[in-house]
Amino acid sequence: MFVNVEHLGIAVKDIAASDELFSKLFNTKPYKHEAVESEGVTTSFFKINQTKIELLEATNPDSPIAKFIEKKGEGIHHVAFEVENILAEMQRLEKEGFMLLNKIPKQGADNKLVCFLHPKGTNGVLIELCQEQP
Ligand SMILES: CC[C@@H](C(=O)O)C(=O)SCCNC(=O)CCNC(=O)[C@H](O)C(C)(C)COP(=O)(O)OP(=O)(O)OC[C@H]1O[C@@H](n2cnc3c(N)ncnc32)[C@H](O)[C@@H]1OP(=O)(O)O
Ligand SMILES: [Co+2]
Repeated sequence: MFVNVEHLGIAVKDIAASDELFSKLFNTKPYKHEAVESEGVTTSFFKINQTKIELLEATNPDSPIAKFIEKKGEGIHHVAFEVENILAEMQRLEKEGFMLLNKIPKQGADNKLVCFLHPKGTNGVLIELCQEQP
C-alpha cells in the first residue's frame, strides 16, 4: 500500500550553495547530510512539518544526478513514496507492467530500502518507493 509522499528529490550542482538557498527559503537548516556511495550522491534533508525535501549533488560523473543535470539542468529529479511493504509493491507493480530499475530493494538514505521505477513508464516522472528499515 502507498502511504504518503516520503520526499521530493531535487538535483543540484553545489549542495553547499543550495543548502544556503533552501535554508533561506524555508527559514530552517537541513536536519542531516548523508552520502550514498552506491548512487554516487551526497544529500541534504530539510523537513517542513511532514514534508521532506532531499537535495542531491553528484559525487562522480556517472551518477544519475550528474547525467540528469547534464541533460535537463537542476530541478525536481524524483518523487518518493513511502510504502508499507516494498517487496509486495514491487511485485504488484511489475505485474502491472511498470519497469523496475532494481529487482531487489537497495539501501537508500535516511535508513530506507528503496526501489526506482523508470520514468519512461510513468509519464516522465522518476518514482522512488521507500520503506523504513526496522
Ligand atoms: C540518496 C539515495 C536515494 C534516496 O534514498 O532517496 C535517492 O534518491 S538516489 C537518486 C539517484 N538515483 C537514481 O536516480 C537511481 C534511478 N535512476 C536511474 O536508474 C537512471 O537515472 C535512469 C532513470 C534509468 C536514467 O538513466 P540512463 O538511462 O542512464 O540515463 P539517460 O540520461 O540516458 O536517461 C534516459 C531517459 O530518461 C530520462 N531521465 C533520466 N532521469 C530522469 C529523471 N530523473 N526524471 C525524468 N526523466 C529522466 C532522460 O532524460 C532520458 O530521456 P530521453 O532523452 O527522452 O531518452
Ligand atoms: Co530520493
